[in-house]
Amino acid sequence: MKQYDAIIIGFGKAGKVLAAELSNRGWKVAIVERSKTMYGGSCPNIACIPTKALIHEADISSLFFHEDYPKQANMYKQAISRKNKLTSFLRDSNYEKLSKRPNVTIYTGVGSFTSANTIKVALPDGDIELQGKEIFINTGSTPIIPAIDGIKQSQKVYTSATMLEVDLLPKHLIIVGGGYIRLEFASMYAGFGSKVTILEGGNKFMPNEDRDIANSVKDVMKRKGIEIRLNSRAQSIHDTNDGVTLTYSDVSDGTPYFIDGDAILIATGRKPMIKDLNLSAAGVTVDAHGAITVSDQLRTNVPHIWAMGDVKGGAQFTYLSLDDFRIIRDQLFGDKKRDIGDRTPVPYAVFIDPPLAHIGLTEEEALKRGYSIKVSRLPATAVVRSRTLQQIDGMLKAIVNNHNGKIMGCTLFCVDASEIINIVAIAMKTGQHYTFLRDFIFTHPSMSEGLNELFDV
Ligand SMILES: Cc1cc2nc3c(=O)[nH]c(=O)nc-3n(C[C@H](O)[C@H](O)[C@H](O)COP(=O)(O)OP(=O)(O)OC[C@H]3O[C@@H](n4cnc5c(N)ncnc54)[C@H](O)[C@@H]3O)c2cc1C
Ligand SMILES: NC(=O)c1ccc[n+]([C@@H]2O[C@H](COP(=O)([O-])OP(=O)(O)OC[C@H]3O[C@@H](n4cnc5c(N)ncnc54)[C@H](O)[C@@H]3O)[C@@H](O)[C@H]2O)c1
Repeated sequence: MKQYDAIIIGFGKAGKVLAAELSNRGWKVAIVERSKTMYGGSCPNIACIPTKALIHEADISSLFFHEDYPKQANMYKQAISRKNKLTSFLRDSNYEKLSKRPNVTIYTGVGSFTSANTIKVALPDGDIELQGKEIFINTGSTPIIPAIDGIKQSQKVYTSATMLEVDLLPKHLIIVGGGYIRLEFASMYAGFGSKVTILEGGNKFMPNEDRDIANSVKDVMKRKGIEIRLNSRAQSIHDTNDGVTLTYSDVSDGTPYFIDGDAILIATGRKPMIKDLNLSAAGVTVDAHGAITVSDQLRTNVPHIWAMGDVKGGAQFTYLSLDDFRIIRDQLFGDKKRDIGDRTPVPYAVFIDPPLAHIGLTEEEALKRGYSIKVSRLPATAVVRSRTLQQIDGMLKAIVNNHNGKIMGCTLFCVDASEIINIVAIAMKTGQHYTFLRDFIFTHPSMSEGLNELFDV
């Protein structure tokens, strides 16, 4: 049996950076990845990067083509091909960065525990077993597929990953779900020229956002021709000669409805990917959602086995998987001060058009928690840069604590929001008074300078 200082199961964000770090420190490392199409993990292959590349392509397409399906479909086909080149490039470079290291071995096969220290890898020419002193699980997450009649039989039902492989632009895309993926794919396919209908089970659009923000997003989406149907529970799916029909019922009164489309995207969340790990052989425990239970320092209940990224539950972001790596590095080689508890506030960005980014508390959350707050709002048009970019949709919003002047939250729904939120994040993380951003010298014209006015509360 081959012996390693560390075995990493899953070539995700945390796993690949950890492999490089351990290798730099002279550890003998095995990294196990189930598929040769996934070197580098979800982000560069099926998630963040291909979607953001296509969202950019959709923005360009929407500038040039309107109501001209052949041209839009052609642009989409080319965009998918360019996306494939990009993911292939990133996959290769991710592979090479680790494969060129003499003390790192990449095994391409499904990894599973046979004991707390041994991992079986299913290779094409038979299984092998590896023994590791420390074992790191970084197997990510997988889509949750709801129980809808006919969903498994249909050839027109896609997940976010399989949808990205389709190079024929759907004329009508139906999206079932209520989270980030439905927003990004709706905005993207509408940009390419598809009609998009979103079916959501809940009765509130974007329930975690303040109503003014959610309404602003809804208005922009509606203007782009995206239809949002709330209270809609998908019941059955069946393929037709020229597409697919989805039957759904109105949650409030049970009324059935039918909708015809060319493709259905299922975006109903993702669950930790533990299916093949055989965790019981190692005695590693999971919670009620199937997430590997970890301490704040990311150790599982078995001290030499760690879990990082989506597989341990919680918010699913590449940058949190990266931060999990930092916590483990600190536990192994540092002063052991880092843990999950010290990383708030964590911003997020949803790459719709314009992007939506948020950090900290919303107005509703701050009021619910009994804070005395000042709220400031600014239409995107008030920032002159939005006019030079011809992207005047959206609004900016900030929440400031009345007692100590600290920034409690900020939501930006405007061009460049995904970049500017990081400035607010730095101000919050370093505990700045709101006047720090009110009086900061920003370049001009920029969207960041909008923070001067936004924080003039
Ligand atoms: C469509 C989409 C868009 C997204 N966009 C963003 C975004 O813009 N920004 C952002 O921050 N986050 C985004 N996310 C979330 C982000 O992709 C994930 O949070 C992140 O990739 C998780 O990384 P990870 O390190 O947990 O594992 P992953 O990167 O998922 O890697 C896990 C790896 O383990 C492998 N694996 C699984 N089981 C086994 C096994 N038994 N043996 C061997 N290998 C195994 C898998 O094949 C995979 O390569 C998006 C997600 C999706 C689906
Ligand atoms: N820009 C980004 O950072 C980005 C982009 C895309 C995805 N992601 C990550 O990927 C993860 C998965 O995204 P997602 O959108 O699939 O999940 P999500 O967890 O964000 O949202 C899933 C939604 O589907 C709804 N839902 C569940 N079952 C349903 C059903 N049967 N019918 C209708 N609606 C149903 C849920 O109420 C929820 O609103 C997210 O956790 C997110 O962190 C991040």
